[in-house]
Amino acid sequence: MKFVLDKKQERVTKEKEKKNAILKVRNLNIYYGDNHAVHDINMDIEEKSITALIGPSGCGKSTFLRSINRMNDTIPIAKNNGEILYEGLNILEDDIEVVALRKEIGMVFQKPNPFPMSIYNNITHALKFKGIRKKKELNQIVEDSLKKAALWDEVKDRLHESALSLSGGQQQRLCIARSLALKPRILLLDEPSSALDPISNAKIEDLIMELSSEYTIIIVTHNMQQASRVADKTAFFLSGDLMEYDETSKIFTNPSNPKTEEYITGKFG
Ligand SMILES: Nc1ncnc2c1ncn2[C@@H]1O[C@H](COP(=O)(O)OP(=O)(O)OP(=O)(O)O)[C@@H](O)[C@H]1O
Repeated sequence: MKFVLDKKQERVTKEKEKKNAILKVRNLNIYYGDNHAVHDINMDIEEKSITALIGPSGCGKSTFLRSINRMNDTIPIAKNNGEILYEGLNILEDDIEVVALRKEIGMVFQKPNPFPMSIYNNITHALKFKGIRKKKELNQIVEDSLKKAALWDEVKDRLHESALSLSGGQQQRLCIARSLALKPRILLLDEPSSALDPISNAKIEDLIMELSSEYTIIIVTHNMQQASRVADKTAFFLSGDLMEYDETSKIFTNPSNPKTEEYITGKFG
């Protein structure tokens, strides 16, 4: 079975520039009460790369993704042990400042969730809490973030209209712009385009590839064509285990684990 690995060629140059591991996951276990949802994960995530997390429903992809910016803290029964080293610092430690962490490690969810306010205010909302109040500076950040999220041209003349007047795909790019305004280093994307039409999906994929020159991106996706098109590395999860983690081309053309092969060829899912 073959997936079209288009756009891979353009990425070869970038591959050569690959940096160090920005995240090192060590013996990570996550539990919801008695349910041991994620089992002893060990993996390194390279800086400025795209990592796809794939696997059947309920295998722990989102649980793992959410642990990277401590979103599981909001679930009282969720507990974990092990380490997620972000540039050497274990972000699972109790004394980590979670709000600051989430600025550096931003997250975008499956369903676009813009605030019910103007496009402009969606971007500036969190910046005001950071003490950025000068109009000129805010304007510049709004423009830069929307440009990076490939949305500026579509909204520059309607910045003060409600974000809810945007299409689903535009709303999702606005949510990405909102994260970018906080100058994150890592973006966690939980099925960011699965609720969108094919054209919006393609725009989000192009955007993800564009952003990976500057940001580290980890994306959960059920869409294997999407993983094969965008990701440098792919991690296959099954029942809470990390079964295989390798270069995306290897995972999709010559996986080492027979279970990976069965999954990507649609024998189960
Ligand atoms: N908030 C929660 N409370 C309790 N259990 C949860 C919670 N979220 C997930 N789980 C459990 O953790 C396990 C892993 O779920 P998770 O959502 O991480 O899988 P997933 O691979 O992301 O699935 P999907 O592809 O369907 O989103 C499942 O057994 C699930 O029931």
